[in-house]
Amino acid sequence: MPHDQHKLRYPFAMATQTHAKLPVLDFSIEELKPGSSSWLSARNEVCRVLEDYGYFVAELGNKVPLELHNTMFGGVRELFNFPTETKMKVTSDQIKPCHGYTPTAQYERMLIDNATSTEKIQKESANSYVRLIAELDQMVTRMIFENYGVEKYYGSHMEFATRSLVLLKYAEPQKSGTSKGVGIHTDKNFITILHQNHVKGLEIKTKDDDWIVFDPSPSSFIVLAGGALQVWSNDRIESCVHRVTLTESETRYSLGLFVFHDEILHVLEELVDEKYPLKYKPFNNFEFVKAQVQYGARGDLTVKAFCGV
Ligand SMILES: O=C(O)CCC(=O)C(=O)O
Ligand SMILES: [Fe+2]
Repeated sequence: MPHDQHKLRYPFAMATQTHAKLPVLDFSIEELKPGSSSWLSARNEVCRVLEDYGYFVAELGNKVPLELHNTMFGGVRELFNFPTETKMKVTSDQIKPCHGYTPTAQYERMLIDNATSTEKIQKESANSYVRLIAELDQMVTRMIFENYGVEKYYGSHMEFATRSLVLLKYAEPQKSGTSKGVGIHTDKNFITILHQNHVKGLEIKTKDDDWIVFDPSPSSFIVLAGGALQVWSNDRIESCVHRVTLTESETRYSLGLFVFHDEILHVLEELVDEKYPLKYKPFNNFEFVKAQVQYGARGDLTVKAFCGV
């Protein structure tokens, strides 16, 4: 790989008009190991873009073999082709609200605790796929902890990270009768990592109130900050506002990981100072999800409204 491709690309030089506005960080390099010089510059960049934008595109390059991408998206297509009664067997549990199969008029959604229960996706592919995204989550989270000088808490924090695989199918608007997919919201978890097929739809709200369309590619993942990360960082990083709008005449599939924090989060005293006085009471991630469900059609429940001091 030529040397210039080893650098973090920001903004992505080859990007299209819409994509040019999305910060793209290069996670494809093999030497991106804790302590290396590429790690240290990536670490700064990750936190800078998360603070400035609340999201970024992670380019994984050859770390996502096209075959793995195709197996996953092919498997997801087959999974959604099962009869509704079968899909309904993927159930939600009381502790982790919104998990299981939850179809709406606009889309079908499955949130699965354990990726191996997706019978139709080859088990091995699903495992290596989830491992790949989980590694990206670990890298990004470790970089965040190191950047704010609280790496001593990284290990114990990760013990309580729970990752759910999300699978989404949006029918083409001509069939469903609507171009509206998931409405405007922020994610309630710590970090979301999404990967999608070639059909556009994900729109990210910028701090200037513009909407940018994510232009997908098989090797690019989008990393979004959720409400739990906003609380953890005491507002240094704000959760990313996004929605899905369908404009293409094809079925859209989106996959990814929602990383939740399964323990009460307290803002670390190291992250409270004059510039960032304590902003949040202790936070329970799954209670926040439940509160959003109860809030329902009133819109997006913010962490400020849920547990702001
Ligand atoms: O379909 C997508 O890519 C995004 C879905 C989403 O934002 C969500 O499920 O929270
Ligand atoms: Fe979302």
